[in-house]
Amino acid sequence: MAGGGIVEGGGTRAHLYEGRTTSFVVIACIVAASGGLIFGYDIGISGGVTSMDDFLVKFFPVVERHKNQSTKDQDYCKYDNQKLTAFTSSLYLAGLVASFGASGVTRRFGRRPSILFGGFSFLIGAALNAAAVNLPMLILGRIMLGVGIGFGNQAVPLYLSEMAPAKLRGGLNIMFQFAINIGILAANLINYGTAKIKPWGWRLSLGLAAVPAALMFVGGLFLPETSNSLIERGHLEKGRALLVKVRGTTNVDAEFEDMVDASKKANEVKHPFRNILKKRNRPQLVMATFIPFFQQLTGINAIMFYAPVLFKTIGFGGDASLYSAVITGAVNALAIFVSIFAVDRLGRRILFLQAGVQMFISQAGLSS
Ligand SMILES: OC[C@H]1O[C@](O)(CO)[C@@H](O)[C@@H]1O
Repeated sequence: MAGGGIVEGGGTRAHLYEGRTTSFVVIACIVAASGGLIFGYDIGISGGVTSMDDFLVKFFPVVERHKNQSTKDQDYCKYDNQKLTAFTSSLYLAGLVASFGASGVTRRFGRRPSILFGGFSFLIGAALNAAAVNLPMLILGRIMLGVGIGFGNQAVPLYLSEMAPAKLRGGLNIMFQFAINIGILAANLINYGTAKIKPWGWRLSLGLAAVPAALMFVGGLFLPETSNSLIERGHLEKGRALLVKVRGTTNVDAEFEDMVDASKKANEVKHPFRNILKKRNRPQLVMATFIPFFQQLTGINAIMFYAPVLFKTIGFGGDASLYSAVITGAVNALAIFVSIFAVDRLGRRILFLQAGVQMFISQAGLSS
């Protein structure tokens, strides 16, 4: 993970921090929102597109034949096709590989280059997908989107945390997840509409990813680097001057000193990966790796990726499967409102435990 010059909730002098919500903070939120939107959109769009016959006829005729010939009892596995799976999962694989490179770029060159590169890669991916005439073009587009996700997901939440005034940091950070969920829902709704535009509705679905991508890229052009990143890379004066601008006050001493301290501490760690494996850092290591790991391992993305296909496989019609996916997306988007309002009142732990119990019960219910 890039960065290290940030002290969550503010540093030791947090009570002395001053500043208002300047236009920089607002633009940072817009870019963060577009980064989340496009991630969510790319997660939510492929399942619906895959369930459209026009799309299957063009790129996966074998699947289309199999699907339309299959009788009710042969419904199961009618989408079983490695190339089709490659179309969906190439995005996540590319994202995984890109995130390794993205962390180095974000740390060494700053958050802004990663945001710009991510936005650019998203734009290329969306264009390739919308214009695809063959499978390689389609998969290359998904790979470019995945690279965008690798860079965007690395840099955008970090950028948002560093730009946000300490008091708004928690709330603004949730904005990113909020935008992801809205992106998923938007994709489900758009698929529901474009499925009726024959035979090129799928091109519209895939091409509309360019809207948040352009917002992220153009927004990124107007964004400054973060003070934390400048300080971390030794540009103390520039970092201070920027903090004055971003916070809209000249009284930034307390926050600046905290950033310098945090960055010194971060730079003193010579072998971060060796260090994180030491026994005293075990709780942090376990939390930082296992929480997201198990959150992903619940299989949430199998639902998000394949919801329309799953519903179709169990016998729903084309329309019904697409609007069932809209319901899944809407529940997912509504749930984030609950966390936004509850997170500061009830605390992180309660929500975390409640979510675990709820998921356990649902999964036990589903499998029985
Ligand atoms: O809201 C669900 C979505 O949120 C994420 O877990 C990211 O935090 C995605 O992997 C998933 O699709």
